Amino acid sequence: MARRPLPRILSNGGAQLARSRELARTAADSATDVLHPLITITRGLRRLAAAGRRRWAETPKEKRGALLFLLASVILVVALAPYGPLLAAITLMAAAAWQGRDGAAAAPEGPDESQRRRLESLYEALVPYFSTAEDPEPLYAHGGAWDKAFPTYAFDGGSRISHLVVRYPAYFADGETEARARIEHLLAAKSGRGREYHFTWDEEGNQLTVDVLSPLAVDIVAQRFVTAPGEIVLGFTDPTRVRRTLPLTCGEQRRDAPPVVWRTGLRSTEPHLLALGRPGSGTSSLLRSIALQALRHGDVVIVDGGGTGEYACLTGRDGVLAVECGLAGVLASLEWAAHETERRLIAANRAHQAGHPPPDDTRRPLWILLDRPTAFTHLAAADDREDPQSLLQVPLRHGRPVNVTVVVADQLDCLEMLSEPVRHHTRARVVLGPATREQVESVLGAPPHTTPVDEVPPGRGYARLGTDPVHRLQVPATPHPYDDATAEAHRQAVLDLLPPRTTPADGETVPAPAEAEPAPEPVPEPTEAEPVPEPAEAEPVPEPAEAEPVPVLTKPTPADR
Ligand SMILES: Nc1ncnc2c1ncn2[C@@H]1O[C@H](COP(=O)(O)OP(=O)(O)OP(=O)(O)O)[C@@H](O)[C@H]1O
Repeated sequence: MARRPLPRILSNGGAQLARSRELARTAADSATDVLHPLITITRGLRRLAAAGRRRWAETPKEKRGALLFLLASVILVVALAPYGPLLAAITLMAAAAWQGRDGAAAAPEGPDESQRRRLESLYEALVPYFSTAEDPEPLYAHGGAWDKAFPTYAFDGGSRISHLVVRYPAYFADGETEARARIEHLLAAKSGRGREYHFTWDEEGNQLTVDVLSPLAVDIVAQRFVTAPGEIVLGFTDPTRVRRTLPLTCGEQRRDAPPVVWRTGLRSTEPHLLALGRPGSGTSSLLRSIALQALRHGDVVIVDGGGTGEYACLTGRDGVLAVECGLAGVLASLEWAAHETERRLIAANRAHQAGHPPPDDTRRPLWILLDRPTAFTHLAAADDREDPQSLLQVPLRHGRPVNVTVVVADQLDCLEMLSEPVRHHTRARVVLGPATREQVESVLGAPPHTTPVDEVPPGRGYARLGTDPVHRLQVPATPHPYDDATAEAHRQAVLDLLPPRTTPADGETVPAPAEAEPAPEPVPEPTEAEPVPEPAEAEPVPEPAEAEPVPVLTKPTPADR
C-alpha cells in the first residue's frame, strides 16, 4: 500500500514549530515588559483589598459604624478638596505599586496545609461551646468557615499555634469563670500541651486572644537586689505584667529583669506572706531568699519544721535572733516574738500619746519566718502542748504598725491545717511547683491568668499581692549552701550574702565557720603600760543615727534562753 505523505507542517515542521514557539515567547516577554507596571499595580490593589478585608473582619461589630463613618468623612473631604480625587488616585496607584512589587510578596499568604488542618480542628472543637440551635447565622457550625472565627493567627517554627484571636458569639457566657476555664482548657490542649498560654478576654469585643508565653528565665541566682528598705524581691516575672526592672548579674552577663516586689512594713497593704507548694517545689529556698534580703535592714527569727537543717547557714549570724527546729525552742521563740510585738505596740502608743516619733527600738524590722509550722502542730498535739501557730496571732494581727512581719511556708496539702489567723492575715500569697488550676485559685483567691503546666522547674509558680493581678513567678535560686548537691557558684552566691557572724558579747567562743571565711583580726589586748584612755565626761556619746536604728530588745532574745 502506497504511503500517504505527511502534511508539510509535520514533515518539515520541526524547525518551523520551534521558530513559532520562540516568536510566541518573545511576544509574551515583550507584552509582560510593557504590561509590567499594570500587573504590579493590579497585584498591589488585590493585596490592599485583602488587607482591608482582614482589617474589617478583625474590627469588632460595634466599632464598625465608627470606622465606616471615618471612611465616609475621608472620602467626602477628598472629593471636595481641589484636585482631591486626582491626588487620591495617584496616591492609591503609588501604594498599590509599592504593595504589588515582587519583594513585598516574599511572605506566603495564609496557612500551609498542616496549619490549616490544625485551625480547622480547633474550630470544630469549639463548635459545641460557641453555638446554639436558635442562632440563625451561627459563627460556629460543623464544616463552617474557620477563617471568620479566627481573624488573626501565627505559628511558631513548626505548625504549633503561637498567637490566635478567636471571635465568639455575644451570647457566650464569657463572664463565668467555669465557661472561660472550659474554653481555655480546650484551646491549650488542642494547641499543644507543655506550653503556657496566656488568655485575654475582650468581653466588649467578643474576642479572645491566646498567646504562648516563653518560659521564665531560670538562671537568676540570689544576689543583692537594688531595692528600698522594706522591699522584698519574691522573684521575677513577665515583662508585660510589670513595668519596673532590676539590674541583675547572671554569670558573666548583666541584664534587667521585671521583679515581683513585695512591700512590707508600716504602709504595706499585705503585711504578711504565705507560700505553699508541693515537697521540693522551692518554698524553703524562697524563705532563705527572703531571710537574706530581710537581714539587710532587720532581725529574723526562723522556725524550721522541715528538720533538714535548711537554715543552718544563718545560725549565729548578725541579726539572726534564733533558728529553731525543736518544739520547746519554737514555742519559746514565738512567745518572745508575741511579747516583743506587744512591747513595741505599747512603746509606740506611749510615744504617739506624748507627741513623739515612735522610739527606735520599735522601728527595726522583725521578721518571723516559719517553714512548715504544721509539723509542730502535730508534735504539740501529741505532746499535749500549745500549738505554736496560736502564738502568731498577735504578730499577725498587730505586727504591721511596729514593723513585725510574718512569713509562713508550708505544703499545699497542709492548707487546711494552717490556723485561721494565718490564713486570714497572710494576704501576700505564693504558690510554687506543679499545682492544678483549682489549687492555685484556692491559695491566691483568683485563677492564674495562664494555664498551669505539669512540669515546672523548682522555684516556679505564681504570686499575688492582695487583690493585685496574679503574676507568674520564678524565685531566684537560693540553695542550701551546705548541701553537697549545690553548685559551687550558687553556694558562693548565698555565702556572699550572709551577714558576718555575731561577735560574742561575753567572751564565749563561737565554733569556726564551716566555709572558709576570713577570721576576724584579733583585737590586741590593752597592756597595763598602755591604758586605754577613758572617754572624758565632757565628750558626749554619739546618739545612733535614725537611719540605722540599733535594736534594743527589752526581753531576752530566744538565743539567750
Ligand atoms: N528558685 C530555684 N531555682 C533553682 N533551684 C531551686 C529553686 N528553688 C529550689 N530549688 C532546688 O530545688 C530543690 C528543693 O528546694 P527546696 O528545699 O527549697 O524545696 P521545698 O519546697 O522546701 O522542699 P522540701 O519541703 O522537700 O524541703 C533544691 O535542690 C533546691 O536547690
